[in-house]
Amino acid sequence: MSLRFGGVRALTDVSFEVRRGEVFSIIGPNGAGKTSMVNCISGRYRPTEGRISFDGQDITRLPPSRRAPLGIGRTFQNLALFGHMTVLDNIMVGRHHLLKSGFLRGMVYWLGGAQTEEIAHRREVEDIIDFLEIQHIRKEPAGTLSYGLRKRVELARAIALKPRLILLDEPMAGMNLEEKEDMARFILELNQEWGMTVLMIEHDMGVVMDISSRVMVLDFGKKIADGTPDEVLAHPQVRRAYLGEDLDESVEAAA
Ligand SMILES: Nc1ncnc2c1ncn2[C@@H]1O[C@H](COP(=O)(O)OP(=O)(O)OP(=O)(O)O)[C@@H](O)[C@H]1O
Repeated sequence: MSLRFGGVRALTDVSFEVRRGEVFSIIGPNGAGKTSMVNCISGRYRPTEGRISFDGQDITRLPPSRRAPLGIGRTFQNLALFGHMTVLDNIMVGRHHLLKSGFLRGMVYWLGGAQTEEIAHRREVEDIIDFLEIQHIRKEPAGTLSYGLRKRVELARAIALKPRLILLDEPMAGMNLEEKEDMARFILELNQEWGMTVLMIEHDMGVVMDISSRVMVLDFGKKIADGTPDEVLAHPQVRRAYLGEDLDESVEAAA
């Protein structure tokens, strides 16, 4: 696909495929087009040219609200939580559209289906809270939490939608080493145990190379390489155009 903003070519003829069950990362320098690509996939931007399909269905023209129910979830580079609401309520917001019972039906059937549904709903939210180890902050307003914890709550809200494909925009940004290790572990578990396909943008090369099945490299809106972490690391254009000497240092530092 290609994406232009007036005279700015954010993406030019980029073609790639994310396979079911993999952790696929997009890397590249600032302004390379990574977030634009994720915005095209989530439906926030519409490509100027090209096509996006998900699970065999052409979704290029679908609005974001119709992509989420298909199973595409996302987190944002800049956090998008409701700061005054508790952690629990922020996660419940994520689940809301999954509830089948509307308000009136809920009133009528409160002692029947809706209540059973609500109980199952709460149980699933509790599973997510346990999984992300945020039990101790469930009643705290999200706005009072550390940055690392807010990132974790945002992930909780995104997975509460039960996506089959989750788009993570810089999930480790602004985190300390311990928080990054925790986040990497959560992403791997989401992928391996919860069966979610992950598409991630991340600047931390150590983490990217460690947990990705495949990596695509963008530079000035064009794809310059894709492949396994080893293939990408060995690619001369990647080394030259993007990573330079820092590559060895950051990968060694992460090892
Ligand atoms: N809404 C927009 N309007 C105009 N130009 C935009 C818009 N969004 C992105 N761009 C431009 O498109 C290009 C790619 O930006 P994008 O944010 O996708 O890069 P990125 O690789 O995600 O960068 P970073 O690592 O800094 O987040 C940049 O030149 C950017 O200025």
